[in-house]
Formats: sequence, structure tokens, C-alpha cells
Amino acid sequence: MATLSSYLLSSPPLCKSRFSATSLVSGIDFISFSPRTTLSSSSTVLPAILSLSVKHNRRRNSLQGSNSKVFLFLNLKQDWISLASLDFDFDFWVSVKSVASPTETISEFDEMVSGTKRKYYMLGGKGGVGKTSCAASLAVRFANNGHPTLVVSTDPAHSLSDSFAQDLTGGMLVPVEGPEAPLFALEINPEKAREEFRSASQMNGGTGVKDFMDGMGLGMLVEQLGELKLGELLDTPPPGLDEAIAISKEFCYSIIVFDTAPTGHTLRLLSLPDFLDASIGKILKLRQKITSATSAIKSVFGKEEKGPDAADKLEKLRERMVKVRELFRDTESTEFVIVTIPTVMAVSESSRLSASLKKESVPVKRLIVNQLLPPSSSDCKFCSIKRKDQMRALDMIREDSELSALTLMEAPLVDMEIRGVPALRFLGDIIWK
Ligand SMILES: Nc1ncnc2c1ncn2[C@@H]1O[C@H](COP(=O)(O)OP(=O)(O)OP(=O)(O)O)[C@@H](O)[C@H]1O
Repeated sequence: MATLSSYLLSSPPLCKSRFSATSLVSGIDFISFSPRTTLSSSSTVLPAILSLSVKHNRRRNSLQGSNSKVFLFLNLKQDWISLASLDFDFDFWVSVKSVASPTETISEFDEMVSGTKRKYYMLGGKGGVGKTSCAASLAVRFANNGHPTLVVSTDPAHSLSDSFAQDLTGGMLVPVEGPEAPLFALEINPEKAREEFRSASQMNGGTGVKDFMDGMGLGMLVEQLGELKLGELLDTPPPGLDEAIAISKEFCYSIIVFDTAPTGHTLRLLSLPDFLDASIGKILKLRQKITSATSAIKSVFGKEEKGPDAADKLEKLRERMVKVRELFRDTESTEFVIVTIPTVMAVSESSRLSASLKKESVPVKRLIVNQLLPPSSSDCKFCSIKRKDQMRALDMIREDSELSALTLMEAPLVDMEIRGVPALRFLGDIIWK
């Protein structure tokens, strides 16, 4: 934003419109105008490369307080710019300026599909904020722009099927109908993934820690390994394990979008590879020591070594965990997109999520504020309260040390259906211009 403001200061305005407005009711109000109308003389300028500044002068007879803030909403795609204020007893000066030449501009979307590496986008946030809807719409946007895409739901409470109005249950890849390039969707079956873990960590269909450790030739050390919480790990794999296993699988798509589970679950998922790597690593080291100590005895008695056993399977699982860990932190290929809604509670949780992701060295660049109320000149009482909450939450984002550093993307509250197709599929066209 620093470069943007310095550009605004240094470049002459492309258009300057003056208009006045007086709010008829107290509370937040909106006024809108179309930049294309006012810019008709500068036909070479694309709306996508415009920015907006506003100056306001208090009218002499204004009775309002002196601390009113003016908020700007730009929706160039839909041809409107709105100003929102608690006090419209002002004269407004609106300047629209070009911030870059068309050739220099890279849209958010272009940036997201740039590079040669396969890209992983993980959308996460508080429960119910619209992670699935935004993941589905982003995936549709990628596919419609020619990028073979896979969207994976790792949230045990799947709702991807509802977003696409298609049955995606069953843990299989399903082609999504509609988009131009291939788009596949997958709802991870947590039970299946857990089963995979159990079979990797247990020997010959045995169950429990004792069998597993026997299989490893470490039966007598079960007690000593108590501090690794191995029993817990094998009998009730931690939430998120299924996701980690799924993520580590090889897929043949240029972009993979993950619709993750709500915050707490996702954070456990992110720290899981480290935990598993450390635990499995310790077990394998121990086994190695015992094997070398007993190998001399075994050779004397002519006993054969066992074939592929639990240790090999576990070693493979550990390798996958290492890959997952690297993937989470690879800034060139992976990005965690935080999804939030404009409420104080959701913003607070998003700030904590951002801090935790930073601590885990997971790259985060963008924040989607979903379900923003579109401007309206005739709010009901409920809507005007909601709008005030929304303003407060947006202010919080701007002032938050974690969130203000992220690129803000706005997703409006949309009508749920467009001719029988869930409108949320098309949110991506609005968010990622
Ligand atoms: N921009 C929007 N406009 C209108 N409705 C929306 C919007 N975004 C999400 N919704 C609705 O909000 C509800 C929750 O959305 P969604 O399932 O995408 O959230 P989620 O964060 O994935 O939820 P969960 O945490 O339960 O997985 C759904 O009914 C969805 O249709």
C-alpha cells in the first residue's frame, strides 16, 4: 500500500468529481457513483488499474461530531464506487487515479496462477465463515481459466457437495460439471484415511500398542516409550491426520485447493507432521539400536530377518509426513488463505490464526472478508445494525498488526441461487479479479 499511496500523491488525477450528500437518517449511509461515467473521456484507462481517494470538507452548518470516518468501497467490476460514512454532512471530492500502466498490472488472480510449480491453496478460518464456498468458487475460477484443478475438502463436516450441487461423497475423485478445464472434487473420507494409518502402524492386523511394538521387535520397551504417547497415536489418531495423509498423496493437477476444517483442527493438522516425524523417528532409532545389538546373536543362531514389516511401513509414513511438512512451508507453491466474516469475533480469531500460521512458518498473504453487505440506501433496522458491526470489524482488520499486512479481498453476501445453480460457485469471479 505504501507504493500505491506514493503513486497517488505523485500522479495527477484522471478525473475529479465534486458532489454533496446529506444523510437523511442517522447512522451509516451510502452514496455511490459510477467511475466509468465520470471517466468516459479517458477511454484508455481500465477500471482495474484505478484507485480512489476522497477528501471531505465539513459544511458550516454541520451538527455532527468531528471524528466521522469515511470508508471507501470499490467494486469496479460492477461499476460502482461507494462511500460510507457516519456523517454525510460533507462536500466530497473524489479523485480517481491510475496507479499503474496496464502492462505493469498483475491482478491478484494472475499472481495466484503464476509460476511453474504446482500450487496449493489452503482456505481456512473459523467455522461457518464460508471456507467451502470460497474454495469451491476459487476452484471454478481456476478451471474456467484453463488450469486443471482439484478441490479437496478435508473438513469432516463436508459441504462441498452442496456448493457444487453435486454428490461428491464416497471419498472418490468426481468431475465437476460446468467449468471449461477439468475440475475434480474430492471429499476426504476420514475413516478411510484413519484406516490407512492404522494399517501402516500395526503389524499383521493386530491392534493396539503391544502388537505394534511386538511387530517392531520392541515389545519389552512398551513401558519406556510411554512418554511418546504412542498408544494415543495408534488407537485414536489425532484429528487432522487424515488430512495430512491425503495431502501427501500425489495428484496430477496444476492447482489443488483445500477446503480445510475450522481453525483449531487446522492448526493441529499443521503441527502434526512435526509431531509424527519426531515420534516415529524416535521409535525407528530405538529399533535400529536393538536390531544391531541382536544381529550378532541372530546370525549365530541362523535366524532370518523378517520381510517388510511395521517399521518399513512406518518409515514410509514418516517420509510422507516430512513431505507434507515441507509443502506447508514452501512459499513458492503453498499459500494459506484466511477466510473471515466482518464480525468482531471472527476477525479476532483470524488474527490469532494468522499469528499461529506465522509461528508455524506457513505462508499467508491474503484475507478474504466474506459475506459483506452490499451498499444499500434503504437498510432495515437489522441491516443497519449489521452494517455497523461490519464497519467495526473492517476497522479492526485495518488496525490489526497481523491482518493489516495481508491483501484484503472482499466477497459480498450473494443471493444463494442463480437459476438453480448455487451462486457461491461464481463468488471467485468477484473476489479474484
Ligand atoms: N458470500 C456468501 N453469500 C451468501 N451466503 C454465503 C456466502 N458465503 C457463505 N455463505 C453461506 O454460509 C453458509 C456457510 O458457508 P460454508 O459452508 O462455505 O462455510 P464453512 O466455513 O465452510 O463452514 P464449516 O466451518 O461448517 O465447514 C452456507 O450456508 C453458505 O451457503
